[in-house]
Amino acid sequence: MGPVLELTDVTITRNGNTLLDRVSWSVDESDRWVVLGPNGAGKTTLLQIASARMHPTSGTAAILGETLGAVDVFELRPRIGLASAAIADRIPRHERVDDVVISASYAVLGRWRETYDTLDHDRAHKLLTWLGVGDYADRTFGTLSEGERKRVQIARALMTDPELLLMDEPAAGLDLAGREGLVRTLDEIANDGLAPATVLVTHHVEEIPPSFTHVLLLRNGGVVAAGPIRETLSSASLSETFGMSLKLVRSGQRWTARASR
Ligand SMILES: Nc1ncnc2c1ncn2[C@@H]1O[C@H](COP(=O)(O)OP(=O)(O)OP(=O)(O)O)[C@@H](O)[C@H]1O
Repeated sequence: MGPVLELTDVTITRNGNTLLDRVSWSVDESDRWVVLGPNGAGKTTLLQIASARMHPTSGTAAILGETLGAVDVFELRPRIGLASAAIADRIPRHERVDDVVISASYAVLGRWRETYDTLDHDRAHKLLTWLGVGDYADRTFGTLSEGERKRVQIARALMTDPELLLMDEPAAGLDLAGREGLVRTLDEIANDGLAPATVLVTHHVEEIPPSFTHVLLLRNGGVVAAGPIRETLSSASLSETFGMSLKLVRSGQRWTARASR
């Protein structure tokens, strides 16, 4: 199999704004990518393309070997796991947690009258347990804390056994312990031999799980740098990305950054 995701000169324009500017990017099956960039850099737009929810204005995007524009996106989408605030906002608050996860099989939000078999139920419970929220399966989504909801969303994203897992700021809004717990969980997922190619969007280098392999730095819709983390992520590239002088420090397997003057 070739790359899981292959963007070539992808440009997106909306209302005269360039959201993505000739982005070329290739993600292989064994890759674990972090996409870093400031507010408005185009990160969410990039995930919209990668999840077959938006088409390039120009350029080409191939996802799981299928080219956008020449494939039925409704067949492609179940092969891609996506956890994002936009999806979370659409989850009914009265929905049972296990239904939030299991309904991903039908790519629906809000369980209605679909029927699921025992295997589906077992998988949903296994995923919730793996994500550390197995005890909340019978609760409603609205009663969970922000951190617990993030974990449920990731379980939902994994429900269809996707070939590509996309997560848009999964640690946003979490307290320190919640963030650290989630980073550990994301690291476990990334290390799992059966895990799909993964892309994690974040604003913060502190949220990069140790085993993530590659980084894409995005600013104003354009790629500042992309490649293996150790070669690509530096004080210089991070400063250019965020438009301020930053000092990046690697301690152990984690990263921190702060203004350097
Ligand atoms: N329909 C639209 N028309 C015009 N501009 C848009 C449209 N949709 C998004 N934008 C702009 O495109 C830019 C990129 O948005 P995007 O949500 O991809 O950024 P982001 O990197 O995810 O930002 P954040 O970190 O704040 O979530 C933003 O400046 C946004 O205002």
